[in-house]
Amino acid sequence: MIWKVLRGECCALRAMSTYSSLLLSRPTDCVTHVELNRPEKRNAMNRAFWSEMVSCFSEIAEDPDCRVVVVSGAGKLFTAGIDLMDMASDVLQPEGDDTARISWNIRKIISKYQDTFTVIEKCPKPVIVAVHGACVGGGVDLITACDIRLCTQDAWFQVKEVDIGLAADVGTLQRLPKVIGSRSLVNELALTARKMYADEARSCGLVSRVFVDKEAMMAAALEMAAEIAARSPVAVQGTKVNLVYSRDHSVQEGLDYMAAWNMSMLQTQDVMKSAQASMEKKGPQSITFSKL
Ligand SMILES: CCC/C=C/C=C/C(=O)SCCNC(=O)CCNC(=O)[C@H](O)C(C)(C)COP(=O)(O)OP(=O)(O)OC[C@H]1O[C@@H](n2cnc3c(N)ncnc32)[C@H](O)[C@@H]1OP(=O)(O)O
Repeated sequence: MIWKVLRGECCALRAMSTYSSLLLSRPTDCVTHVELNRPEKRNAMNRAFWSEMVSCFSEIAEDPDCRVVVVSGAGKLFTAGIDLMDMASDVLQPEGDDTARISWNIRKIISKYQDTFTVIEKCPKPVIVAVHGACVGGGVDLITACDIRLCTQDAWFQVKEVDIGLAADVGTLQRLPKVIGSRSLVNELALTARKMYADEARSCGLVSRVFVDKEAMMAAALEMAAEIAARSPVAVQGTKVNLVYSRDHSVQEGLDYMAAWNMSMLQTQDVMKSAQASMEKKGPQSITFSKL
């Protein structure tokens, strides 16, 4: 444990890992901030990024001091997508001495890249993503794996992959249709690679709130994270896991999974603590929940 003074408060912090493409911090108690941190390259997703995201979110999933995650981008914009300079060294030069072996290795690379964003969805802690400026290509794959999306008025989103000669293969085509109600709009965005600006992103449901600038957005993201972090981690993490499960299953399958989940989780002391606080008209902030 190390001690650090943040925003005038003294919080106990576990030492956080160091990454070259990401910057981790703990802005408030139980909230981890993950910042895409190659601003001079517009946070383009280089080889380090693709593997560091997996290590970072695996670490967060296991960290009992983290209950909520906020993801944002450093510098001028959120992300320019895959690092086009770095891509050739990995994606475009697979090993293998015949078609089958080359194909096999490409498949492994694509699966590995898919894991980079699937870890966000598999992490039981809710992930709030805050987008400013551009969110291009891999950026859309990333944000569709997050739980809550916010953006600034100057934000724009682009499913850019067709422009660089490929079908998006790390999540956008699978998750975006589940985020946006209109299949026609998803198809239009993915097939034309046109930019979608903040107001349209709000009206189609890609983001839930739009802010005047990055400062206002980050303040709101951290406030929202603190609201969630104050609540029972058993309830919050169970909610995320079941929302993700239900998205991909029938209503009955979701209900069955929920019943199996809560047959153990309902036995938590958090229910009694929360119910008592509610009866006494106290907010969740007044309750001390055990770490999970
Ligand atoms: C199995 C693979 C799965 C993954 C697939 C993912 C696919 C995708 O992500 S497709 C999308 C690829 N991205 C792009 O096509 C965007 C390219 N960049 C831009 O259009 C602009 O940079 C942008 C509009 C985002 C920002 O413009 P701005 O004027 O603010 O900055 P620039 O002067 O253009 O760039 C500043 C430096 O950043 C470098 N850079 C920007 N984007 C990338 C990138 N995608 N890859 C690598 N490097 C990037 C740019 O070269 C500049 O560097 P320097 O010249 O050294 O200053």
